[in-house]
Amino acid sequence: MSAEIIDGKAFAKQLRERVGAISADFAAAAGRKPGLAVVLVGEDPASSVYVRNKGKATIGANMESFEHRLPAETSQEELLALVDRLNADPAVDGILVQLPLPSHIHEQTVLTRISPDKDVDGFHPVNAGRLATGLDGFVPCTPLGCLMLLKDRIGHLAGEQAVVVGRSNIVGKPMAQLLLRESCTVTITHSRTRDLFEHLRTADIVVAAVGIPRMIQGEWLKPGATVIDVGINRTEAGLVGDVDFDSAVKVAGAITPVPGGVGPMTIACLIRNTAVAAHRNAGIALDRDAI
Ligand SMILES: Nc1nc(=O)c2c([nH]1)NC[C@@H]1CN(c3ccc(C(=O)N[C@@H](CCC(=O)O)C(=O)O)cc3)C=[N+]21
Repeated sequence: MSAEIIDGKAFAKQLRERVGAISADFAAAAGRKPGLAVVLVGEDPASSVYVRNKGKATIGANMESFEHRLPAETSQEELLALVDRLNADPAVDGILVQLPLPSHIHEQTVLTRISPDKDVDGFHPVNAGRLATGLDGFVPCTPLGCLMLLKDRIGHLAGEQAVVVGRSNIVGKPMAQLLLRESCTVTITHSRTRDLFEHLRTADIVVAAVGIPRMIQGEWLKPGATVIDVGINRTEAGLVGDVDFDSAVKVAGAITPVPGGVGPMTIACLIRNTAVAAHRNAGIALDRDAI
């Protein structure tokens, strides 16, 4: 038996098309396109690729893309001043400051400076708090994309046993909050968890976001489990996830590949969040369930 391969790339394309249609309607009503500003500090080659792909997806979805590439020596004050200008710019609905930032810049200070209403990454503590307390806010793009894939595959998530591997503010913690909101029974595990396989053995849903290449073995999984692999690890063997795909595909019921799984969903959710921000900022109603 072999698992169904969840086609995140195809799902993301459909989502980007829906967002593109919504953006076109927005432009007709508001007299301007939704705008996303992406800020990149320094020259990290992997980051440059993401920023370019985000720019392409933005334009492809009838949105305005504002790219700010700053030198690695940019001071924290200069970066904060740019964030202030973007916060005040009415053409900018969403702001993304690409992480990681150079080590002389304090990330949390910068992320907290972004207006929560333009925080399409969902990294501002106000949006993390909204998610944790069940209020409306921006949800981080990667876990939101994972949830969309899970709902598409499983439908009703209530009562499912979900194990999240990883506890980052960007993926693990918000993923656990989203699954809890769907009434899953959620276990958060991480790189220091003892006997991880004991937790995975009963998991209907596994979300792997621990950043360790091919850590999760197929033999640890419950037969038929749905496995979402968030890992993007560049190794000598190429791009691999946090799940050992070859062994997992024999046991899981469904699994996301790397590449072509969660990654494209992250970008699609970013432009989705930007469309939501634009409507909110312009005071135009949007049926959020439509996207
Ligand atoms: N403020 C901020 N927000 C982010 O969302 C953010 C960030 N910083 N810093 C970097 C990470 C990484 N990230 C990815 C997005 C898409 C793919 C993606 O589309 N990956 C393709 C493969 C691309 C390739 O081949 O390298 C795939 O999985 O199919 C990967 C990684 C967003 N990030």
